[in-house]
Amino acid sequence: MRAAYGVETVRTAERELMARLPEGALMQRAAAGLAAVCAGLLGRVYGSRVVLLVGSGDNGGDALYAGARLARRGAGVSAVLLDAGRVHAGGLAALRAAGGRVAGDALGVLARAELVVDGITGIGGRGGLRDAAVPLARAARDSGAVVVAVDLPSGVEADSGEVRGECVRADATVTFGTYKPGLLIDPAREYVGAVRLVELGLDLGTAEADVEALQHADVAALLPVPGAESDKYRRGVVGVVAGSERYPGAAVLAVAGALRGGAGAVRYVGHGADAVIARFPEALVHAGPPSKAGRVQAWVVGPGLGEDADGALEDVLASDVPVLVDADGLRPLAPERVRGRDAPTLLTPHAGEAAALLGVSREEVEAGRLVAVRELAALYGATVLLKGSTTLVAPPGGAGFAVRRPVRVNPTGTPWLATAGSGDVLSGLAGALLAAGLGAMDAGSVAAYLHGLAGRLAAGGQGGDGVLGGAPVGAHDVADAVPGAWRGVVGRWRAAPGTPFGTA
Ligand SMILES: NC(=O)C1=CN([C@@H]2O[C@H](COP(=O)(O)OP(=O)(O)OC[C@H]3O[C@@H](n4cnc5c(N)ncnc54)[C@H](O)[C@@H]3O)[C@@H](O)[C@H]2O)[C@@H](O)CC1
Ligand SMILES: Nc1ncnc2c1ncn2[C@@H]1O[C@H](COP(=O)(O)OP(=O)(O)O)[C@@H](O)[C@H]1O
Ligand SMILES: [K+]
Repeated sequence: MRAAYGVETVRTAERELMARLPEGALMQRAAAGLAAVCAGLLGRVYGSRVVLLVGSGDNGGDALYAGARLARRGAGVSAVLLDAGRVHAGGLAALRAAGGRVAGDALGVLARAELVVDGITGIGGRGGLRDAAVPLARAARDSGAVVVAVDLPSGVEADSGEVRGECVRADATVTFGTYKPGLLIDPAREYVGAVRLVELGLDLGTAEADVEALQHADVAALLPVPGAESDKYRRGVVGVVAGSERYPGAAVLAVAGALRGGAGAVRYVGHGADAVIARFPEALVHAGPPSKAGRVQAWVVGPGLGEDADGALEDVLASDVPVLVDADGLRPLAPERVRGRDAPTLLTPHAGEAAALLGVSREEVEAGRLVAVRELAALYGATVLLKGSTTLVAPPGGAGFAVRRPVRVNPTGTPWLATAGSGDVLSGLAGALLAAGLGAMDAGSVAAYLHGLAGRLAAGGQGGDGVLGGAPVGAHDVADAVPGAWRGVVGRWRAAPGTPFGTA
């Protein structure tokens, strides 16, 4: 699990560590790590042209000490000081002693730079860049130089991933001690580039992370694997209430997600039965209502239901099993109805649906995704999965949930997933995991992880985010790629107990 901590937690841990170390030791650790990454990116340090953008705080200090290390290795290092009257004195002295200099013509040196170190603001920055810094950030971007952000790209909000104005766009970010939420969540994540963590030795042992991201090993440990005693009921039966005469395809895609997500059986209820059976003869179809369809271990309700979602929604919410509500099921959803349930509820809105539920604009949700998902989880007392780039999953909040548990951010995915119906596949997938017995947080975040990987696999290409060289996909391609994503996560073929070596 990759954990990210908010600014207050980081500052407390830094203070505790600094009290035990000689003065300045922590900044030297940070600067050494930063210089090493810069040297790696430059390839040849000797003779290279490096420009430091130096703000008035310790972030600028890191940049200056790292610049001094590069200057000692023969780089030509120029520092652009945002405020010559307020600069880290020790850092500036170290740079000068190593042969670095303060630039007179900021835009001139930036135009010739091979590498720019962004030390304008780190965790002390508030709001977008101030006016004086804006032309420098633009010049850095336009120079064609590699831009390395110190701790965070200056101008992003460390705690939330918001970008409230102009901001440095980095090719790489060297962050210190721990990840910060803003490095993992859009829109800020777009500005971060590749992230390298330099360990400082912070003790975050008892602190609660603000945000966490699953990794392959976490997902592999959570994926349900059938054993010798498994039967279709123990693996989990998912009920899917989706599709309508107008949108039968949503039914097919949600059922596809559920089957690929490992459901032992899928009970489908709705107007898309013919389409479902034509594509998936293994599905069990019922005319409804859902409560008469037979026992299920979890319900998925909403994709493509159209206008007449209310009756089926109420029927499903009255059940005593986990319920995932998506799409058209979200529209008529009253917070009290969800808060009154004993079994878990997982809501999966996209930004537009989340905005409608919160009574704000879509833009507001997209600009402040972390705040929005926490607010929804508090309003409904439910687990909420907010779709989009960097999908977030928040644990239930509000009254009765005193402990603030971390929000999960999905690290997989690709913008190629922004295609009609891919959310329906996600619903089915998460529903299957709920039916298999995963809690709502795990079901939502594991489903988002597999769905994102499946999107990348389906799109192909070489880019880490599946965009570079990838190609458009349809939602059914994403569903078909889920087994490949699953195998990729589990990593290796697991022999059934008692299987002789050499047989498969
Ligand atoms: N505290 C520690 O022990 C360590 C801190 N380190 C570095 O110190 C940084 C934090 O340093 P500070 O607390 O001094 O804060 P910063 O250096 O991040 O920023 C504070 C300064 O930036 C200015 N500023 C704030 N918002 C701005 C904006 N929107 N546009 C332009 N300027 C703005 C403020 O006037 C202030 O002078 C970390 O991000 C990290 O880089 C590292 O050296 C590791 C150790
Ligand atoms: N820019 C993006 N980057 C990554 N994933 C995205 C992006 N936009 C949308 N997605 C993903 O694509 C899926 C779209 O779901 P949704 O909006 O519900 O569409 P639909 O209702 O057509 O199925 C979600 O899983 C979402 O996280
Ligand atoms: K910075």
